Amino acid sequence: MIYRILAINPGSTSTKIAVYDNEKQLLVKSIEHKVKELEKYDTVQEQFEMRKEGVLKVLKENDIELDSLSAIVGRGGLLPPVKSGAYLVNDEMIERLINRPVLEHASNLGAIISYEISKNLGINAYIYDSVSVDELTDVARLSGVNGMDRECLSHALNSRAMAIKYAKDNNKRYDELNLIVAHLGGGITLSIHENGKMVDIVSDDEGPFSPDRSGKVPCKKLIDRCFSGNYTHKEMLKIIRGNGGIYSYLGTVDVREVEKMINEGNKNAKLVHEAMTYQIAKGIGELATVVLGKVDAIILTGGIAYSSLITENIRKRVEFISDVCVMPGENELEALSKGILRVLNKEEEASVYRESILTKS
Ligand SMILES: Nc1ncnc2c1ncn2[C@@H]1O[C@H](COP(=O)(O)OP(=O)(O)O)[C@@H](O)[C@H]1O
Ligand SMILES: CCCC(=O)OP(=O)(O)O
Repeated sequence: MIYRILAINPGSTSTKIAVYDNEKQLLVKSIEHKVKELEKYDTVQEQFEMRKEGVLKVLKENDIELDSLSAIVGRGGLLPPVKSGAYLVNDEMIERLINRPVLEHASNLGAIISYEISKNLGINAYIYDSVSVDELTDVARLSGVNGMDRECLSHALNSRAMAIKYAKDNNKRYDELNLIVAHLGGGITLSIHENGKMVDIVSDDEGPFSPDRSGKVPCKKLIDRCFSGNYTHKEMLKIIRGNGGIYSYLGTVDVREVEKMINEGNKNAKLVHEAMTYQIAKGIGELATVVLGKVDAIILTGGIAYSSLITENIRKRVEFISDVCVMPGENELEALSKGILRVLNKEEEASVYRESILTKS
């Protein structure tokens, strides 16, 4: 049986799509959205029509008939805590993503666009390994302030896909390994996968800074700035997410550009670059304690993992913990599609999204 699956991954500056016949990729395309174009919209939600039309146009240009699709899968957005794996998109999920997402993020449109296209075709729309996959242990959930639990928002899709791939490539099962995955992209999150469960993470506001995010910052100074009267809520959010990290020091989010500056003798660029790898290594060290140091491998993935300067700087600080495996880039479209193929082949079951039964275990 051949299933044709459309995968949709909306990101901050692009909407990536791919079409697969089972595991065979028929089409992959990144629809770029210029900053000027996106500036026309006040909210991510307002970009829905434009991004949906973009997806439909690419399908038409590539002669992919809509009624040839078996299922559609979108990158799962900023929902309340959910389980790993597939969820069927339903009205309840859409209502949450439109009106009350945990955070404004382009990925919130993944489910919304998928659902809209699927409704007219009479097929199912899914999300897979949402950003809000939460398998934290009870002890990992406390923050240090009563009533302010930690949130588990991470690059779960790529991180789990890489961990599962690492296990397969090494003839092991995912659930028999302890793996630390560092997703190194525009945002950086780290996760520890203990016997097939992502039991703890270092999120993008708890650990290393990244090209556009601040990571952990001194709380007292942050509070002072929030209440200085000089910044709105939106501006403060932008300081930690969008204009933080490398951008705040060097005015770019492109690590290749930073490395060019270093090669041209820019000492500040060298310091910032080194500080980021230092913080990533510290985060990895922190997660190793979760499994009492019994780590089978440390996986470095995401766009930044293409930089050997970055990966070697991290390696020298963490290889005392375990082997370091570099798996650059991200495979999110493939991970989405393969997940749903397993659902269609009845190897996995899709959960139904109900706010009243959202999981914490
Ligand atoms: N060959 C490379 N060397 C160094 N950095 C790279 C390379 N390729 C991509 N990057 C960096 O990876 C980051 C984007 O990573 P990516 O995983 O594509 O992130 P996202 O999907 O979050 O935008 C950017 O900072 C980019 O400069
Ligand atoms: C950490 C939540 C997911 C996220 O922020 O994704 P991007 O880095 O792709 O924006």
